[in-house]
Amino acid sequence: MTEPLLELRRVAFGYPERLVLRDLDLRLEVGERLALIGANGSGKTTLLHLLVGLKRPTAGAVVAFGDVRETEAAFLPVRRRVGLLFQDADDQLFCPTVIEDVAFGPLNLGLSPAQARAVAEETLAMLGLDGYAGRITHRLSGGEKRLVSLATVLAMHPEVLLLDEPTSGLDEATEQRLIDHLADLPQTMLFVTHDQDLVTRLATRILRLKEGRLHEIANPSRMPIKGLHLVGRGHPCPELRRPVTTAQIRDERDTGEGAGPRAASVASGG
Ligand SMILES: Nc1ncnc2c1ncn2[C@@H]1O[C@H](COP(=O)(O)OP(=O)(O)OP(=O)(O)O)[C@@H](O)[C@H]1O
Repeated sequence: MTEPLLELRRVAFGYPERLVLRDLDLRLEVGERLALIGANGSGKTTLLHLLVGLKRPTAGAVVAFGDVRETEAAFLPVRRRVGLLFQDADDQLFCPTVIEDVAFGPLNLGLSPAQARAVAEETLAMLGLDGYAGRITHRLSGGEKRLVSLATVLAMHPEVLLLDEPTSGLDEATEQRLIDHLADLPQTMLFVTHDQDLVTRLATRILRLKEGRLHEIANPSRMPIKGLHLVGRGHPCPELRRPVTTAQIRDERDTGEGAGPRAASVASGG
């Protein structure tokens, strides 16, 4: 087995009011696209923050690129190699204009202003955001902020992507384009999501965070997963696609059971 890029070893983490993660192990291997799912408040965002040192475990160890990391200084090189898309775009974007936000990372990596601008423009174009360079960041819509936030991460060309709900707030067409784009990226990634379509199309492995621990979800048939939203086109949902016959509806009405008003309106074309 190769050495994982990022690893949590028997990690525990608690806020003053509650223990969120307990005795948790995680290995993110090269080339994986790991989906992290779980109920609201189960600790997914907390786990991502531990991986880049924005929070420190109360027990256990965070290992990045082969080294145990404990101090702020030890995490600095990690943050150059690992891009984190925050759940809240307002945590990611802080410059007056889009181009300044997207060029900020490349500038920090030592590129000249002209080079950083070129990388930023290229990244915006890649995400279908041509013409956004001069836009005022805080006036963008929620979905636009999501995409610009992703541009700020991708412009740094990190080796690993940690994406906290990358498709939240996007319309269906934009969501599908984004998934297509993520599928083409070469980076190892760990993404937190409630989006079934994102998981189905992208994940090479699925972990559910529940009661502070990770549970591997085997999903060889790529069927809908409990707790995820069915959004987007092309999700595998045979139950919804199965035609409902008039006889079936009549039987169900007679017995008072069955598919309910929605199925009836589908069958009648209403
Ligand atoms: N700074 C904080 N202080 C106290 N409690 C916090 C803090 N941040 C998060 N929590 C709590 O820790 C728990 C885990 O939060 P976290 O944001 O990691 O969950 P999540 O799985 O990402 O949730 P969601 O799916 O809703 O985004 C929640 O109960 C949350 O209220």
